Amino acid sequence: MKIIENIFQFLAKVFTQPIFLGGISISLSSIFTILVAFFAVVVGSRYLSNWLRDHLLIRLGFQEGTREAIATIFRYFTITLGFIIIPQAAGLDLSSLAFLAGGLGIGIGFGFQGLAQNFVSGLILVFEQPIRVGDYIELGDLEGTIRKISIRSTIVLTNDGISIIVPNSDLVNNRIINWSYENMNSRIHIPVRVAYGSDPVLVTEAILAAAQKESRILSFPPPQVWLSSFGEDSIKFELLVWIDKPRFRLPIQSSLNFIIHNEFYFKNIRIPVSQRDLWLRNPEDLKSVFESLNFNQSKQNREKSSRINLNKEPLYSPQDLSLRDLLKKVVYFENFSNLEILSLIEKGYRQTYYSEQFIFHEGDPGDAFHIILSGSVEILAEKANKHIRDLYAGDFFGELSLLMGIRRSAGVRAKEKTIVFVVSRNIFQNFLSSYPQLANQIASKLVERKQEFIERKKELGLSDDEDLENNPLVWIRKRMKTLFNI
Ligand SMILES: Nc1ncnc2c1ncn2[C@@H]1O[C@@H]2COP(=O)(O)O[C@H]2[C@H]1O
Repeated sequence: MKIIENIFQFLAKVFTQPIFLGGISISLSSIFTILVAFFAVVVGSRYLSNWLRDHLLIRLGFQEGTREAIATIFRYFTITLGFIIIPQAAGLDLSSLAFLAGGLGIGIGFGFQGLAQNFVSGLILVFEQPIRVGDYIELGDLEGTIRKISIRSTIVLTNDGISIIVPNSDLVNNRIINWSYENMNSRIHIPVRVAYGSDPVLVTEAILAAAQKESRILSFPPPQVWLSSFGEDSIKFELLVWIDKPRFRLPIQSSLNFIIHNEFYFKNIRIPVSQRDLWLRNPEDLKSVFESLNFNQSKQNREKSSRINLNKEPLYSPQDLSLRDLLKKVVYFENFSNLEILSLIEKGYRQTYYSEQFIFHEGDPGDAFHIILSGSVEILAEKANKHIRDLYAGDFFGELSLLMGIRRSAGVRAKEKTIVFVVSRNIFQNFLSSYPQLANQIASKLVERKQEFIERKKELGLSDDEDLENNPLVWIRKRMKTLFNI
């Protein structure tokens, strides 16, 4: 019993006995308490900052990047505070450690210069926020999404799913392209080259048709085509499209290139190969050489094979007519110049429907305006099971829901193979102000349909309005003004 008592007494003495360290006295038990307190502060601040980031700040409506930044600042702040307060609370007089800190400081200065630089850069990243968690960035040849910003380094997840750890100083000292700085929307340029002799309007149409087929590009702002320059052996175009997922920039570009290639194939637009003119100084001398090689014979063969190539039918049959030719058949656009047609083509796209296929149903939300380029459609009051009328090439439909802000007043079904030019809702306003002649035509067509509006006023959700009955043109103009400011 005595022995155990002695051991306890000895341990108590060892733990409470002050040790003198560089001018300060401290016991083992104090060191132990301080270490436990440090540990508790580190773990507690990590737990609290995670809770802040994943719960409280989400509830307060902060964005992912800001949440991450606030949580990081909170964590480092609480840890620093803990490291200052705990030793003092344990009765340690740190002023006597100043000389030690000075010495250490010099050591750190030399040994951890890079670390210190990254640490300061980390603070800059957290406070200034040139990049945030979730942003899509480009740094030299590194491209990816920011996953985590720590005080020393930042983790970037590449499109190949590889996490790259980038020292923070690289992100502060180098030029970064942040694709999602203010918003995710960005415009990408896709260069396209075609052979000299190609019709620029047809090329523009083909490129825009390709853009319409890629669902990941935004319909507004609409895609644009620039004729950027006349190159050595090609005319250079650029397709400009807006996307909202910069991460998919390259796959979208690749998909567009595929579709453009396909469109060119259908429309017999040639992508050029490099061409060189060869000047022979002594053609006469060479003639005999070529003759001896049976040049004429092989020339004939070549011409034959090139004829075959040129006349080769594409795998799929091309569309009957170009969009330009179809639009020029529409009364409002028949006197348009090539340039005007080009800007018209930029505002919409061609869509083909087959016999009996519904273009939309009564009650659908109104999302686009349609002009019939070829074929015919029937307008159906589906709920009343009534055939209203047939419309033909040059006619338009789908204006009512856009102008009135109501759902589709009737269903529209193709009666045969029908090609329509579609102008989406958000471009319709710009479309009407660009083509006042068409806007007038729409207004007068609406007047023709006046009786039907009055009859179906309730069904269409229109309020009682004297103008509608007495002066429909005034009413429609007013309506266009309120909805579209035209
Ligand atoms: N009486 C009608 N005559 C011709 N077209 C009509 C008539 N009623 C509705 N439409 C068209 O059918 C379309 C159905 O969709 P919207 O209501 O957008 O626009 C409508 C008009 O373009």
